[in-house]
Amino acid sequence: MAEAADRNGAAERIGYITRVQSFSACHRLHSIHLSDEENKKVYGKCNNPNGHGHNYKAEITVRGKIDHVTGMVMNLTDLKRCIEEVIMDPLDHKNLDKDVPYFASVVSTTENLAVYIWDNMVKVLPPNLLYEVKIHETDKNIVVYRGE
Ligand SMILES: Nc1nc2c(c(=O)[nH]1)N=C([C@H](O)[C@H](O)COP(=O)(O)OP(=O)(O)OP(=O)(O)O)CN2
Ligand SMILES: [Zn+2]
Repeated sequence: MAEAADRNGAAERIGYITRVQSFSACHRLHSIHLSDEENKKVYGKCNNPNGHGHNYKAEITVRGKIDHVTGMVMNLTDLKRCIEEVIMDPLDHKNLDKDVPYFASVVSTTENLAVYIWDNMVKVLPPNLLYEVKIHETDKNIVVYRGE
């Protein structure tokens, strides 16, 4: 297999590293673009005005060159700090619809939550490193967003 070489002639290896973070939040599925009746029809029980909660699990994956000197794609301790800033501070133990301004006009589906996390992770990570945001809403419902 052909491998690119770095400036010292060493083979360039690409690695993927993931940090997992759990957080809890409540929400209600409700679109401002739909009538109350349409909202009920589309979202069913998830449109209940009292809302409901999830113990979400986010998996943040970065992809990049394994640095010949440090042996790392990036320091996982730095990734942990980024996750604190982007996920834990604004989202943990929050009402997504009421406490997070982004979701005042964007319905708080797990797809949109993944996009929100992606858009904010790219602002704090080194350029071109973020590969994937995966959110487990429940054990059975999982969403992946790769910035497309
Ligand atoms: N495409 C999406 N569909 C749904 C989303 C979503 O984010 N994207 N979210 C929900 C609700 O938030 C809901 O909490 C999930 O409901 P449900 O599937 O009923 O949840 P469970 O998997 O826990 O239910 P089981 O009864 O255990 O199957 C709905 N749809
Ligand atoms: Zn839900």
